[in-house]
Amino acid sequence: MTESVHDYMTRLGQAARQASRVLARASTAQKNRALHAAADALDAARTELTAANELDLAAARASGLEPAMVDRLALTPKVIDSMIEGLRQVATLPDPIGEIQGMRYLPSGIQVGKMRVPLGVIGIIYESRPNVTIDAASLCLKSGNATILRGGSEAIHSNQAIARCIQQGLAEADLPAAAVQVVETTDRAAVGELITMPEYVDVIVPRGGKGLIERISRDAKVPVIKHLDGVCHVYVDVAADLDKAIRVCDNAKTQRYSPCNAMETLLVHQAVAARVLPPLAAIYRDKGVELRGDAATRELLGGDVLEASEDDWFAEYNAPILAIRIVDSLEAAIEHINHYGSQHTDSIITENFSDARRFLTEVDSSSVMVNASTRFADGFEYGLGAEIGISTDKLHARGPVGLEGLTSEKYVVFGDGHIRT
Ligand SMILES: NC(=O)C1=CN([C@@H]2O[C@H](COP(=O)(O)OP(=O)(O)OC[C@H]3O[C@@H](n4cnc5c(N)ncnc54)[C@H](OP(=O)(O)O)[C@@H]3O)[C@@H](O)[C@H]2O)C=CC1
Ligand SMILES: N[C@@H](CCC(=O)OP(=O)(O)O)C(=O)O
Repeated sequence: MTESVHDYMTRLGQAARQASRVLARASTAQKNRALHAAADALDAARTELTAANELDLAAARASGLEPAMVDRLALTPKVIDSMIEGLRQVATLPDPIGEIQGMRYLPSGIQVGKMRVPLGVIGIIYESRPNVTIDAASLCLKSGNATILRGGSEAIHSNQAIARCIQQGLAEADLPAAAVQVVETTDRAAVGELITMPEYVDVIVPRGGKGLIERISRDAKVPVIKHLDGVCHVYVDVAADLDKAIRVCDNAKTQRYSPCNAMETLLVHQAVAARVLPPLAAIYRDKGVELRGDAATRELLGGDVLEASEDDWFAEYNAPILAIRIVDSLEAAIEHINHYGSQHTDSIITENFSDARRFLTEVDSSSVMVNASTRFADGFEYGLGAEIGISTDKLHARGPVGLEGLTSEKYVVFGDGHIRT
């Protein structure tokens, strides 16, 4: 790159701002055409996508990236299929833009309602998982937003190959190329620029861990919707159905280890611990999950359970490791979650209505669940069609963010020469 990172990002920002105006007035049919054409382009570019991904995978393995992270990086035929399907699926979702709701006559004679509109330009910073490039691009496009995508540096070649397919889709629908731009440098200075251009960028969506969020919170001059880490809990209550507890706790930990909605800490009421923990531990041991527990858990489960430190209660492992704590009450479980958790997703297993209600009311997380696996915290599973990620912020959007979370509303007023008196 010959120009400075500052000049490069300014150029991207200016182009995105201009493209956002075209996208905001693009028809639903035009946006859907772009999505289907991008899906066709991905289908036709499988060899090129795999070759680009091989470059990323080889570099990742050579640098000693953890297997779970390499797994996330891989563009297998199945992942490519799901990206194609994802694009086509977003095309089938209702277009939220332009919908006017609540239109009513007021005593003055004017009509007032609210129209759904795009946010404008959205900057997204996310992990080295190339399929997120498609999720983010498709949702932003359908919601009429221009987007600047800064994926993880390990995925740079894959993301650029995907970007070329998106560009083909945009061109076929006669939409501007700058509607979706993938940052072509891995220099983190580009992130610094992206988050300090309020004249060109309306919102930043950071998906990542603590280091990223610390930087964004410190430096951003653009509004942020944080998609933070998931220190998710399942609490097995005194009134739990133990079959349900075992099913849910197994799924929440082992269905997939890396997602932010996987359980990291299991809390168990002391009255049921002796009945639920041994069969659960057998399942975890069988699947190779490392267990770390408090003293009571270690006494109950035996020697291979490592001693959990204070850091373990705060940990997001994204790996086959589970922290376990035995608590003496529902209050203690709620207190633990609110203290050590990350306000992402937490679940209680109970047949007691009052305990469930207290848990839902008092646990301060973006999703609170009863008798369900934390792995359900997902836009698709919640019926949003797809998701950009899971917001751990409280303002604008909380929990899985779909199309509507990428929009805003403005008042529309109809008069017929009305004047205020
Ligand atoms: N809530 C949600 O929806 C989701 C949350 N996550 C969370 O993401 C984390 C896992 O992903 P991981 O890849 O480790 O996340 P990281 O935070 O390490 O990286 C995510 C992105 O942020 C960039 N980044 C990280 N630190 C900085 C910094 N200081 N300055 C500028 N850019 C930075 C990375 O760039 P670079 O490549 O240069 O390192 C990458 O593009 C987990 O905590 C997981 O829970 C993941 C997915 C969804
Ligand atoms: N909501 C998504 C998880 C999103 C997520 O955490 O992604 P990642 O951490 O990159 O695996 C799902 O349930 O599959």
